Amino acid sequence: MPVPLLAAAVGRVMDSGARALGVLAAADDAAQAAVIARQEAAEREGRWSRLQGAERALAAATQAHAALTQAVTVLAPGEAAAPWGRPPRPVADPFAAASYVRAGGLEVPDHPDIPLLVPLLDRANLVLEADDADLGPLHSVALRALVGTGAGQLVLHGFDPQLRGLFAPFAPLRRADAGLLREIGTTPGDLDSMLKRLTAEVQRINELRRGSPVTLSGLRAGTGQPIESFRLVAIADFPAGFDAATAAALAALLRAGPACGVSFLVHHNRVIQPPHGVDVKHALAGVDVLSMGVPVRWSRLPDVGVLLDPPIASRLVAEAAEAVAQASEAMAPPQLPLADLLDPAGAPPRSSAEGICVPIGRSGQQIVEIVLGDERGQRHNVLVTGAVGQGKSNFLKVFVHALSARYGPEEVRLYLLDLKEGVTFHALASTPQSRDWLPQAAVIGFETDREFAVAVLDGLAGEFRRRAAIIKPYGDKLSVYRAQVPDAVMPRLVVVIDEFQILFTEDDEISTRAAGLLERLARQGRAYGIHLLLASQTISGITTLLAKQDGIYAQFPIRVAFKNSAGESRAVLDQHNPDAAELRYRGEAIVNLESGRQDANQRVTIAAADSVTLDVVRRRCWLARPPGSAPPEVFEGGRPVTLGHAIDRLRDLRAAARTHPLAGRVGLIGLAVAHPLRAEGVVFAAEPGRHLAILGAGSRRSPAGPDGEANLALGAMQAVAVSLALQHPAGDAKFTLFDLGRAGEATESGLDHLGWLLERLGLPLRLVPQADLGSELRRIAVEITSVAAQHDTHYILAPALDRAGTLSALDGDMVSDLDVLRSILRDGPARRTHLIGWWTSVGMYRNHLGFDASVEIDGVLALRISQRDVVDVMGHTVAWQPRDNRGLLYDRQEFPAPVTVVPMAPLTRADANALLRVDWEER
Ligand SMILES: Nc1ncnc2c1ncn2[C@@H]1O[C@H](COP(=O)(O)OP(=O)(O)OP(=O)(O)O)[C@@H](O)[C@H]1O
Repeated sequence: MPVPLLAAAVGRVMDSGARALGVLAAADDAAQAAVIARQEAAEREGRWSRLQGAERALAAATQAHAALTQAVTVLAPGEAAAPWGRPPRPVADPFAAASYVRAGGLEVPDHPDIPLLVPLLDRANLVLEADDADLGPLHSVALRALVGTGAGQLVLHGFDPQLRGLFAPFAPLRRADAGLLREIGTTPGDLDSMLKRLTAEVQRINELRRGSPVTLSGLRAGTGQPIESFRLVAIADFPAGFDAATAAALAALLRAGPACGVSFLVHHNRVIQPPHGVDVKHALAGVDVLSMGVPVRWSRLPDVGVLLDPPIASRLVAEAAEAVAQASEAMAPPQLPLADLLDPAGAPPRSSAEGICVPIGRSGQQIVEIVLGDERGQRHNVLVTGAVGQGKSNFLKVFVHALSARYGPEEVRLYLLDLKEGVTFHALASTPQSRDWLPQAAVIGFETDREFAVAVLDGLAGEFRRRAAIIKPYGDKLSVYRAQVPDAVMPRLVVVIDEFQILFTEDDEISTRAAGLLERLARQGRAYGIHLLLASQTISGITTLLAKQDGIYAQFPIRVAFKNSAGESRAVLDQHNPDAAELRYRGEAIVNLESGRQDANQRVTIAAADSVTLDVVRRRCWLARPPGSAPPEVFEGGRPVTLGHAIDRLRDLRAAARTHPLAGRVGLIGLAVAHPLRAEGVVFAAEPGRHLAILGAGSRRSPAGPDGEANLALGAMQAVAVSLALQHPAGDAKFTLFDLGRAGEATESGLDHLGWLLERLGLPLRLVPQADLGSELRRIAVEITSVAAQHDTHYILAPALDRAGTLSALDGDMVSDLDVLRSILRDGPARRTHLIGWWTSVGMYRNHLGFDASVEIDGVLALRISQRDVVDVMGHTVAWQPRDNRGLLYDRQEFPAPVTVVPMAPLTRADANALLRVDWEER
C-alpha cells in the first residue's frame, strides 16, 4: 500500500479510535497528541508538506498503533483482548468490569492485529444483527464480558422466546452459590416481569447515583465496595415475543441501563417479522450494531470491515463458566467494619422518647439505619430472614450492639431470645471468662424453650398493661408521657426472637398463646414503646401466623432479607418480590421499609460484627451502667442446673425454717421454665400426700460434658435432699436411702457425693441395703404409729424403687412389704415422714400405690414417660413429650397446672464443696 494511503487508513482508524475502538482516552489522546505535536513541529520548522512528511506520518502512525495496542491491553486485559485459545483465568479483582470486550479484529491492511473492542458494561449495549439464529457471536461477547469482570460481579439474564438454549453452555453459573445466571425467560410474561425487575433495579441504582453522572463502576470506586452487580441481559431472536409495551420498556432500559451497570446484548434476527406495534428501529435507536454479513460491519466504524473471532467451542465456554462460578464462590465478601457506623466515643447518649435509630450497614455512600417508634414513619417492628449462614446472626449482633452503643439501659431494654442452639447472644451475659454483661439486656435466653419465650411475652403483656395505666392520664403514647414527665424512666423495650418460627412448630396451646401474644404486642405495643424483631430462617411454613397474615405481618413493615430461596423471599418480602434470591454474598441484605414492596428494596451491606468492636461496645456499656443495675435474667436451655443457681432461694427458705420450725420444708427439684426464672419444688409438710414420685427413665444425653450419662431422676432426688437438709439448721431431720441401685450407679450419679455432703451438714445418710428393705419398712411403720413424743423429720430416699419388685410376698402375719409401704405413704406425712421415690416404670408405680387410689402422692416429677401416663398420673390434660434435660413437675395441692422444669443435675464433688463454702446465714 502506498504510504499516503496507509497513513490515511491509519489516520481514519485513529480519528475514529477515540469513539470507535474504545481506546482508553488517555492512551488515545497521547497517540493523537503525538501526531499533532509532530505536525505542529514540522509546520513550525516550515518543512512539512504532504509528500515530504510521508515518512514522518508513517512513524507517527506506527507509534499510534503501538499506543493502540497498549491501550487495548489496558482496556480489556487478558482474555478479552486476545483471540480465544487456552481456558481463561477469571479476574479476581472485584472492581474489574468488562467495559470493552473483544469481538474480533479490524480489517486494516498491513495491520492484522488491531482488535475490535466494543464498549459494553458500564458504557453501552450491543445489537448483533443477523439473518439467522446463530447465537455464536453472542456467546463469544457474553463470555468475554464474564471473564473480563471480577468473578461473581456479573450476572447474566436472558430471554429466549424460540427456545434456542440461550446460555445453555453457561449452566455452571446457575449453581445456587454462584447464582450468576438468572432464569432464562421464554414467554412474553417472563419478558415483561424481567424488564420490570430490571427497571426497578435501574431506578434503585439511579437513586444511589443521586443524579450524578457517575456510573456503577464510579460508585463502586467511590465507596471502596463492589456494591451491586453488573448485569448483562441477552435477548435472542429479537423482536420475537415483544409487544409495544415491552419494546418501549426495552428502549428505556437501553438508554438508562448501562450507567447503572445493566447492559443489553440483543440478537436481532432480521428474519423475524416485528410483532404488531413493535418499531424495531425506534426500540434499538442509538445502540451500537454489529451487523453480520460479508464483511461484518460495526456501526461506529462503518467503513472498516470486521473479522469476527471464530466461535468458541461450547466445551470451552462451559469450562470458563465453571471457572468463574468457582472463583465467585471462593471470593471473600466485602467487609464493612461495625466501628465505621458507630458514633464516636464520648458522643452524648441519646433519648429514646421519640423513637430509636440504629445504624446497621451501608448502601452506596449512605449509612442505613433502622428507625423504630418514629411517629411519622409509623414503623415499629422488624422481620428478618435469611438462609443458614447468610448473615442473620451477624445482623442481630450488629443491631444489639449498635443500639446499645447509642442508648443507655434507661432508654432501651432488650429481651433476647434464641430458640435454637446458637451463640448469637452468648457474650452478652456474664461468663467465667468475662464477668461483664450488657446492662441494656433484661432477659437473655439461649436454646430457649418455647414455654420460656411465651412466659417472657406474657410478662411483656403485663408490662404493657402497667405502662398503659401510667401513661393514660397523660395521653395515649410513650412520647407524650415522657415529654410531660421528663424525669420518668420508661425505656423502650425491644424484643428480639431468633428462630421465632420454632414457637409455631407444634399445633398446641403454646403455639396459640405465642401467636396471640405476638399479635397483641405487635399491634398495640408501639404506643407504650414495645417493639419486636422476629428473625427466622424460614417463615414460609408458619401456618398459625400465616392464617392471620394480613393481621400480624402488616405490623412488621420493616423487612430485612438475607439471601434465601425465591419462595422464602416472596414469603418475607412480598409475593411479587423474589429479589432476596438474587443477593450475592453473605452479609448483603435487602432492607425494605414498605412491607416488602419490590420497588422499595434497598440493597445493604450489613456491617461485620467483629468481636473486638463488640467487646469494646459491651465493655463501655458495662462501665457506664447506672448504679445498682441488675444483670440480665439468663436462661440457658441446654445447660445443667445445680443448686448453685438457687442460693438466694435456699437462704430464704433456711431463714423461714428458723422462724417457723413447724412449717413444711421445700424440696427444690429444678429450675422452672418460667419468667422470672425460679427454682421450683415440692413442700414437705405434715399433711397427707406430701411425698414426691419421680417417674420415668432419668438418663439422657448429658449436657454436663465428659461424665457421659447423667441421671436426672437421681439429680432431682439429691437436690431435694440437700435443699431439705439446709432447711433443718437445728439438725432435726434424718435421711435414709434404700440402696436398690446397680453396681456403680451410686458413684456415677453423684449419690456418693450426697452422703458426703449430708454428713458435713450434720445429717448423715443412713444406707439400707436391699436385703433389709422389708424390715426397714416395718421399723419405719412402727415408728410412725408409736405415740412417742415428737421425732425428727424423716426423709426416705428410694431410688429405683421398682427394682424391689412387686413387694407382694406375705410374711407370717400375712402382711406384705407393699402393705407396709402403703401404710407409710398414707400415715407418714402426719408424723413427718416423707418418701422421695423414683420409679422408672409407671406400671410398677401404679402397682405400688394401688389402683384403688387409697394412697396418693401429691408431688410428681415426670421424666421419660408417655403423654398418656402423664395425663393418667397427673390427672391434668397437658401436652408432654419427653425431652433432654426437662421434666414436668406437678403438685396436686399447690400448683394450678404442671410446670416444665430443668431438673437439677446430679451432684459433683465441686458442687458439694461450693455449697459448703456458702455463708448460709448471710441475707
Ligand atoms: N455483614 C457481614 N460482613 C462480613 N461477614 C459476615 C457478615 N454477615 C455474616 N458474615 C459472616 O458469615 C458467617 C455466617 O454468618 P451468620 O452466622 O451471621 O449467619 P446466619 O445466617 O446467622 O447463620 P445461621 O443461620 O447458621 O446462624 C459468619 O462467619 C459471619 O462472620
